Amino acid sequence: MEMRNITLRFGGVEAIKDISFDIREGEIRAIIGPNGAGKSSMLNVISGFYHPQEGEVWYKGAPRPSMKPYEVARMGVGRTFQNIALFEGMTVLDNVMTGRLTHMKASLWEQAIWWGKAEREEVQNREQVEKIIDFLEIQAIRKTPVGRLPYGLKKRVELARALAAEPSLLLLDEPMAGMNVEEKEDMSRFILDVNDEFGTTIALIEHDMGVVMDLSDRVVVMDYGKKIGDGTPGEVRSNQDVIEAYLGVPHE
Ligand SMILES: Nc1ncnc2c1ncn2[C@@H]1O[C@H](COP(=O)(O)OP(=O)(O)OP(=O)(O)O)[C@@H](O)[C@H]1O
Repeated sequence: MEMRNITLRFGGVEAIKDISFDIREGEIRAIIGPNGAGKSSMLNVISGFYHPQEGEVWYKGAPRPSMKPYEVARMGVGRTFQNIALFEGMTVLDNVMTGRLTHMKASLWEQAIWWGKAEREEVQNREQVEKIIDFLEIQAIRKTPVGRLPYGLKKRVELARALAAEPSLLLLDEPMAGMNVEEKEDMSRFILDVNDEFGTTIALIEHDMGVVMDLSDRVVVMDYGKKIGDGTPGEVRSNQDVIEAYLGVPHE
């Protein structure tokens, strides 16, 4: 995926100013920056929630036309949200099953009489969902209503639901926000494992610098809507603009 000269405005506010960067297949790419830098806006451009006034999003070698978020999802771009967006009254299993919706093709009629394609789809969906539940180690809570889970586990269920759609590019909006150290370590491990095991390309927004540097192959740094750094964690750490604008002091 490639962002080419993206500019996004909200009225008079320029949230993103002429930013270009790419996300390579198979990598973990982080977008970091201080509050209000434009990170969430950028994630929303990638996932089709916002449409930039200028610039193009290239996906799989071609410019992507203006699309609705569900169309972007069907093209294999999955996401999680900063504020957890799960169905609190439903079980973990049912929540993860909703992630399969983009894969359902049987007609309502076929589903209603549980016949042919509908039955085959349901079996396939179940298998995929069970695989992900095992992978993320949430078997023990599969029948628990999500509303009863602690925050860290809810975040993991949200990851499971996004993975259920089998995205080729997964966008994570602050996956570690609000977590304690142990939960952060768990989440980091799962993100690395997902990338490794399923080959999923991952782009994430994160505030916690330590986590990002350990996790990512490459990092984009934003500040006031501009891109001020782009490279490996090592390169970004030693970039003077980044040090001044974001880190404040050298990290070494
Ligand atoms: N829907 C919107 N309407 C108007 N202005 C917006 C909207 N979304 C974002 N902005 C503005 O765009 C700028 C960038 O915001 P954005 O949320 O993308 O930054 P961020 O880096 O994700 O910040 P944070 O880390 O606090 O989530 C801010 O000035 C914000 O007020």
